Amino acid sequence: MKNFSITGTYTDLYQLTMAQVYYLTGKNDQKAVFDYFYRRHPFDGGFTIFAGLGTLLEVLQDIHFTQDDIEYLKQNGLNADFTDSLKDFKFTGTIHAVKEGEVIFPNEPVLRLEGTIIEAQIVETLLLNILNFQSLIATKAARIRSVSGDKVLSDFGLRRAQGTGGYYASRAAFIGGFNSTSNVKAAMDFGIPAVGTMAHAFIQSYDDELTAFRDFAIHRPDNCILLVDTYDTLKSGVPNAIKVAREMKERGQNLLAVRLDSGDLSYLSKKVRKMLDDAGFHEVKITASNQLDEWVIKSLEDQGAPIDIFGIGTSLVTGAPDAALDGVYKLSFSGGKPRIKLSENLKKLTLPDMKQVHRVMNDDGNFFGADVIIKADEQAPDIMFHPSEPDKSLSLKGMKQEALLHKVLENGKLIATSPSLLEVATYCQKRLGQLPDEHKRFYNPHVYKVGISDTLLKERNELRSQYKK
Ligand SMILES: Nc1ncnc2c1ncn2[C@@H]1O[C@H](COP(=O)(O)OP(=O)(O)OP(=O)(O)O)[C@@H](O)[C@H]1O
Ligand SMILES: O=P(O)(O)OC[C@H]1O[C@H](OP(=O)(O)OP(=O)(O)O)[C@H](O)[C@@H]1O
Ligand SMILES: O=C(O)c1cccnc1
Repeated sequence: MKNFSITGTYTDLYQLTMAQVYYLTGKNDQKAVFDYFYRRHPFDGGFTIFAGLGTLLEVLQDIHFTQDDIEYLKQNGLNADFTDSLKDFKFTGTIHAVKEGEVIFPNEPVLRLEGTIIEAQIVETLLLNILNFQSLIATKAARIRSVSGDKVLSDFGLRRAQGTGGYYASRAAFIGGFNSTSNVKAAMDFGIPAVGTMAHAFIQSYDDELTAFRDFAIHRPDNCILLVDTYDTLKSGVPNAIKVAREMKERGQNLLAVRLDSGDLSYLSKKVRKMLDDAGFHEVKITASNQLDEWVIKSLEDQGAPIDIFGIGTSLVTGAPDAALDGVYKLSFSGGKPRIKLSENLKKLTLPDMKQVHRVMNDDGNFFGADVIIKADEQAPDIMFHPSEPDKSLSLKGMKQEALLHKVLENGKLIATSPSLLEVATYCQKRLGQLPDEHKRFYNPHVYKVGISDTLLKERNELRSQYKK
């Protein structure tokens, strides 16, 4: 088995068989435009976080077919002239996207890719794979952050992630508001603070808990966190941790925290806080883990549990209980013409042509609660229409509108340095702060309106009638 890396074969076969036909029928240079959007918020929530753009742009700048890829495709029946042409394959397209970390809503194009039909088709799968997954996890992370105030959130998920997806889950979790990760490779590659406590195995491997704590404290005096629930949290774990904290103090060191990993985390954290405070260790923090998610953390916060640091694994990195974000990539323009995909279901009718998205803003700088999809060359409209119930409209007269799609890649090249992951994460929290609370609640969040301009509505309806004939 070779070390896994993304090359041109990181795609679905049908992209290549379609590309082969474009190639053999002389459509090499035909231009196409695709939109990336999704249809439903994950977790029955009221918002989604756009994540993965930085990863996507890096991959697109490097995408190529190796000699092995080309041989494999040839041996599997693809045309030799076409596969040979892939030797020179590079992504040369142009991308407009919302900023990474942006708060986004269903059915609005949050990325527009312009390129040759061949390259646009070949990169579809990897684009969806990257954006859907990271956006799902960043959204989960943002939900967890939203109930955690300014408490420390650490990603502990790699061991439970769907394979190597855990690597990108850690990146996305940081975007959504996590502070750190136990995943060393992600920490190293993405510049996320790496953190860690200790496992039960470490304590079990000793004949007694106290010696295990002592050895750990001697060799890891900075950031020392002791796991206190292996035998008996209140009778053994915490008293031993306090002994070690005293010994550390004598050496001029500080125990950073204890970790609870089972039992009633509210009851135990209150007892532990009192024991630490009574011993004079007000600064020693309490970490908690064990199948945490936004619901459990919200409940622990409501119970007033004095937990300072939450370690979250499975539910974060798998996006539980939702397995995937339903993001799609739809053709909107090709061969010099706007294109449409019809559907019996008006909601699934695609929007043709090159588009832009405007966010309507309140004077106080917060989101008004509506985005309008317009044609790329259109001015800010005065009115928007419901895309599938066109008798519903909303006046936008005199309201501030902010264009969300910005050019990030031109002819395959970055047009500016990408923001750092910290800048993306900061942007995400800023935008969530501008989103009114009613869209952030977990139960029946208020629906954010996404409308279309009159011009776009007319173009879509004309095209629809044409194709229906
Ligand atoms: N006070 C609390 N309020 C709400 N949820 C809690 C509270 N304390 C713990 N939980 C959550 O309840 C679940 C407890 O799971 P479980 O019954 O497996 O407990 P456990 O302590 O891990 O059991 P075990 O002793 O088998 O390890 C976890 O998801 C945990 O995060
Ligand atoms: O949110 P979660 O999915 O619960 O992820 C974190 C869990 O992973 C570890 O358990 P594990 O039993 O794997 O190892 P341990 O022996 O260190 O507890 C850790 O102790 C947490 O309980
Ligand atoms: O550092 C920890 O405590 C840790 C890391 C990964 C999973 N569970 C716990």
